[in-house]
Amino acid sequence: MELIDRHGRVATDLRVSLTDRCNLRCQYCMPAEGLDWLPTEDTLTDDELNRLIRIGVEVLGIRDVRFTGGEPLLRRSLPSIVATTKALPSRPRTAMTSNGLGLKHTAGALAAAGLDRVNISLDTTDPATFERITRRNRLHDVIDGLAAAHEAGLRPVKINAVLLRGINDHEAPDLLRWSMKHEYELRFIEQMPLDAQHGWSREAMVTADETLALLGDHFRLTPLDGRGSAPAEKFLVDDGPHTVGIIGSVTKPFCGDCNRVRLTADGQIMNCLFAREESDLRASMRAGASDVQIAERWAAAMMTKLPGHGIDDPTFLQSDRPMSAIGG
Ligand SMILES: Nc1nc2c(ncn2[C@@H]2O[C@H](COP(=O)(O)OP(=O)(O)OP(=O)(O)O)[C@@H](O)[C@H]2O)c(=O)[nH]1
Ligand SMILES: C[S@@+](CC[C@H](N)C(=O)[O-])C[C@H]1O[C@@H](n2cnc3c(N)ncnc32)[C@H](O)[C@@H]1O
Ligand code: SF4
Ligand code: SF4
Repeated sequence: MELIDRHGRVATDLRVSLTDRCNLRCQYCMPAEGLDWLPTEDTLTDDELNRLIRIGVEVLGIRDVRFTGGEPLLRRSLPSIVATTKALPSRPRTAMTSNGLGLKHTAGALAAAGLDRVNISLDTTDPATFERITRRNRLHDVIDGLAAAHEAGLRPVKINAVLLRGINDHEAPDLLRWSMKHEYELRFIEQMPLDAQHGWSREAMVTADETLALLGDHFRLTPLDGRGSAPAEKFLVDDGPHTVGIIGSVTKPFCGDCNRVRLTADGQIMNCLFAREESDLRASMRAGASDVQIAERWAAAMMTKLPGHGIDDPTFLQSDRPMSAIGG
């Protein structure tokens, strides 16, 4: 069985949300007061989560598993979940997308458990700008977490940065210089309409082209081939060896090559980041479904995957779930 959709795309990359909770409050993601977190009884247990990952990998052809959230480091059992995933016979590639808080203390254990690499979100190296964007004074923790990840061999260490007009867009060249100095691979991401407050606007979004122009005043950027199904378009900076990535989710969508599927912390399959329907594997599992029955339900959920995110359609409706509860 494979996770094929009506447009011929096959999902082999599973993004698993370990929790919807977070210890930051990035303005493009969550309101200052946080959100109503999922009730504990609705959240998958470790055994349930491990079972669904195993079905994805062993029955449905998943080859890459990315742990995300919310903030995945808030799930205490993360090293054991990573180890269970990596111990599957096909040894799927494992990665984590995290804000890096506390990674200083866990990077070694995660590498030992079989985590291959990490992507860390960091929009600025200025403490005041960091606090303005995330509403928390924790820049030093992220910087320590990045260094610990690099030291533990969770490489390449990638950085995800969202540029906000008038807040950190002018810092883009400095962030790139800082990332290259530390051997981190920086990618700039276009802001998407996924925030819980529904505050996104096209005018406020710093586009991929604008980001390229901002960087182009300071660096010589040469496009690199071989993007495949990866969201980031890569550019060689000056004469290399460093690169910078631009993830133009809105203005340069990569949906035609999409190989992703998402499992939320409460056991719902979302066939797209912008899906308006979910498929409830937790209910099937708790009702006693077999592995094959669960796999069939999961495969069926792929059939309604839309060809693209449709942000430009006049009928576009933002998902009821915010990014933090989907598994961004
Ligand atoms: N439109 C869209 N954007 C995505 C998707 N997955 C990730 N992104 C965007 O890309 C950003 C970076 O995602 P990551 O979690 O670092 O994953 P990635 O870029 O696929 O990871 P790599 O394999 O390391 O390149 C996210 O913050 C999202 O904004 C997706 O399926 N669709
Ligand atoms: C939702 S977070 C979850 C993992 C972790 N908490 C983190 O921040 O890396 C995953 C990624 O989504 C990005 N993100 C959040 N809201 C976004 C938005 N509205 N548009 C684009 N990217 C967004 C973050 O910058 C981060 O890189
Ligand atoms: S982007 Fe990540 S770190 Fe920031 S609030 Fe959302 S989940 Fe938390
Ligand atoms: S928006 Fe949906 S279809 Fe497009 S790349 Fe993301 S998950 Fe895939």
